[in-house]
Amino acid sequence: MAQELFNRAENCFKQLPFVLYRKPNEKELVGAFQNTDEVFKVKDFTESGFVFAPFDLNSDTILMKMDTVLKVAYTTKNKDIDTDIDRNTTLNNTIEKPRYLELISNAIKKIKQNDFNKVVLSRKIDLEWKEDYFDMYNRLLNTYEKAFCYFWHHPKIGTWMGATPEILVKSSGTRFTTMSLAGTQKSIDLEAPKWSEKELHEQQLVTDYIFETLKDKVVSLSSSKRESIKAGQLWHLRTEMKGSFAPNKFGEILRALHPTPAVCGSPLVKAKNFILDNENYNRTFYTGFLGELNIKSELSRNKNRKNQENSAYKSIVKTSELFVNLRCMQLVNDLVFIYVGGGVTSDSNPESEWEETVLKSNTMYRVLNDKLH
Ligand SMILES: C=C(O[C@@H]1C=C(C(=O)O)C=C[C@H]1O)C(=O)O
Repeated sequence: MAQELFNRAENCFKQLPFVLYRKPNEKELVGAFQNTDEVFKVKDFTESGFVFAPFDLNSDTILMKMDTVLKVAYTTKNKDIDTDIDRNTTLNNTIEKPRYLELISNAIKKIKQNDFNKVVLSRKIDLEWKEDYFDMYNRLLNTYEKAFCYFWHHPKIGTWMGATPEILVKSSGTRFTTMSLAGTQKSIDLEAPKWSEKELHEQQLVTDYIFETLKDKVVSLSSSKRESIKAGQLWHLRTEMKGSFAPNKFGEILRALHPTPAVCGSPLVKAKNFILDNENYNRTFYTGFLGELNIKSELSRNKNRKNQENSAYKSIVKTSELFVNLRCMQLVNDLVFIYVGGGVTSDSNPESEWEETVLKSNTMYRVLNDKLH
């Protein structure tokens, strides 16, 4: 029962690390618990456990040891709650909005001077908020079936919760998939989104960058057709990419992928420097990545073979499933910090970029108690 998992996690709170998560479209809730409060750090991504990586890999990447793993069925009660909320009017944005508009304008100027092509800028929304975290997480699970819904806690690092639509990389043995996700539009009724040149260009930059970055490091790589996908109340453009890599190269692939221009920009170093110098706050784990790293699982080699139970046709492979830490919030005592951002290109308009962050913030607002609505 999910309640037992919640009770166990509640007992660990402020004492021992744990993570609760449900993968996209799955009915199973997983709880992973570490036996001590030690902080383990990832050195080269050959480690095994639940990884929690920051935006800037110069800071520590945390590894939670999955000493005890419990899996329970989770039935969604009131899926896809469609509450439409407009936070823009209720928040005190008199200081934050002009600051953000100026940040975007400065970025557009730099792009027009050819300093870089794209940069993803973001902000942190501070709220006073006190509520049982497990009630919040329950609401998150019920609201976003298609997302990776997590609740991560380490007594020495902090507490985070989120519902991310973006896979950084998923691998099984030497095969992997990744995606380029960018472009954002509000979903209105059942209407299909109409994408502008700006959004198509912004997403294409991400796809091209991933191809360019991976091409010399992988054995094969191909992409599917671009499609529109819905994440909560938002539409995004997505292209899936698949390929394979040489044994033991997973860490290299991962380091090459992160951070993609979906959360940083292109060219990478110039965009990253602009972010670090101008955003004026520390993203910490927002736009980092998280998930299962190098978990051993059994793979059936050929499903058509009659003799499936024969272990000769089964092999143990390592699988990883890592998601970009977006549509997330950090929970600190009676405060909630919601992190939101968006891609800026030469065609961006500062006011629309602000609106985009307001829309994205609704993904987490929707999960906070009704009192806020
Ligand atoms: C940066 C965020 O989202 C990323 C940026 C997007 C965009 O610029 O349109 C879309 C999806 C994500 O790759 C965020 O949600 O905070």
